[in-house]
Amino acid sequence: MPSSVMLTSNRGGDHASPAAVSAVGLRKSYGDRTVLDGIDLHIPAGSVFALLGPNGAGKTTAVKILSTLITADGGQARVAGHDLAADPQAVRAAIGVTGQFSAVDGLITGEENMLLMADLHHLPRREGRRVAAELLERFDLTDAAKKPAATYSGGMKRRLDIAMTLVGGPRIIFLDEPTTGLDPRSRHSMWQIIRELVTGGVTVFLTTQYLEEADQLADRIAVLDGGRIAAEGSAEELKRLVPGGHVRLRFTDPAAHRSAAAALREAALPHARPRPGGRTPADEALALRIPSDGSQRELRSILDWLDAAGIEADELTVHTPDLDDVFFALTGGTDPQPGRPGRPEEDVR
Ligand SMILES: Nc1ncnc2c1ncn2[C@@H]1O[C@H](COP(=O)(O)OP(=O)(O)OP(=O)(O)O)[C@@H](O)[C@H]1O
Repeated sequence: MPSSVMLTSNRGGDHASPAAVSAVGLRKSYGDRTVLDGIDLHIPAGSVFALLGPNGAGKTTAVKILSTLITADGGQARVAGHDLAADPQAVRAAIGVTGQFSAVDGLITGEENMLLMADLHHLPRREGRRVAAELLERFDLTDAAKKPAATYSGGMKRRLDIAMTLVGGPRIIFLDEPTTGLDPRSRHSMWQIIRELVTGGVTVFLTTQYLEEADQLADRIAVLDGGRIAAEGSAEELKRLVPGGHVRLRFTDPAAHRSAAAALREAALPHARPRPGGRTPADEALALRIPSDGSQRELRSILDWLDAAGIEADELTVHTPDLDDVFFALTGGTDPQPGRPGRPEEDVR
């Protein structure tokens, strides 16, 4: 695997289209710890870009630099057509930021939070009320508008946070781990909100540890590791970078499983083993896997071989590599944090 891989994509990866965010050689250190060691980015307007990386990889640092909250030690960046160093005010006027450093004030109501934001953007009073009501409605917060934000659920707070960000009509939105800690229903509703933002022409820069989130939403994904971008491309392109495709055979009869495993060993084909640190569910104990690229030709030859060896599995499924495989391969096998898994219901291999 090359140390850095840049792939091109037809979807959202065209360098000829105007860039919402572009950066060359961004660097940032804290003391002698280099957090960003020369990051290049090109994010076309109207696309969703996901910055993926393990804990402490520098995702939030990148967002803070690009949203002018902190300055880089080196490199250049343009956001919404404005130079970050020369014109940070213009950058601030064009962007919205939500995430780990939420702007929601829990002591006041959702509506008051929105009106405060409208004041900050110098909207006339009537216009501010109109925009606040419209956004509260759009984010399904009208019923809770008069309640203190501290009483909101995690999903409601995130929705309010995004609604507040939209008061100023930003063209680019930075979402730092937008769904961390949300239950599956709230996560899906946040994904829908993000998709609608993009349909409305907004560019979304999101950081996430959820591989499925990047897979679902992003036109392009960059994997940050060791201060550098280890690979960049569409989800499909990244998946093609790593081995992991296989045909999985599952048996219900332990004797059939044993004889199939013996036949596979004789044929020098590796059989199923749990991923390091992984579980082995009951049905996995009677499963075998055969490396395969999933092509018709390979499948035919595997089926021919199974017939010839007299192996009859109860179930045969074809697996292509997923973003988990990419993440593990590119980030030095760093396990996602417990409780923040990529795809918890996925097949454990
Ligand atoms: N103000 C600071 N002073 C010193 N070190 C810092 C500061 N901010 C961040 N760091 C360090 O920089 C590294 C990157 O932090 P950052 O928050 O950007 O990572 P991250 O990829 O967003 O991680 P996470 O997924 O855990 O939020 C970490 O080692 C962190 O401890």
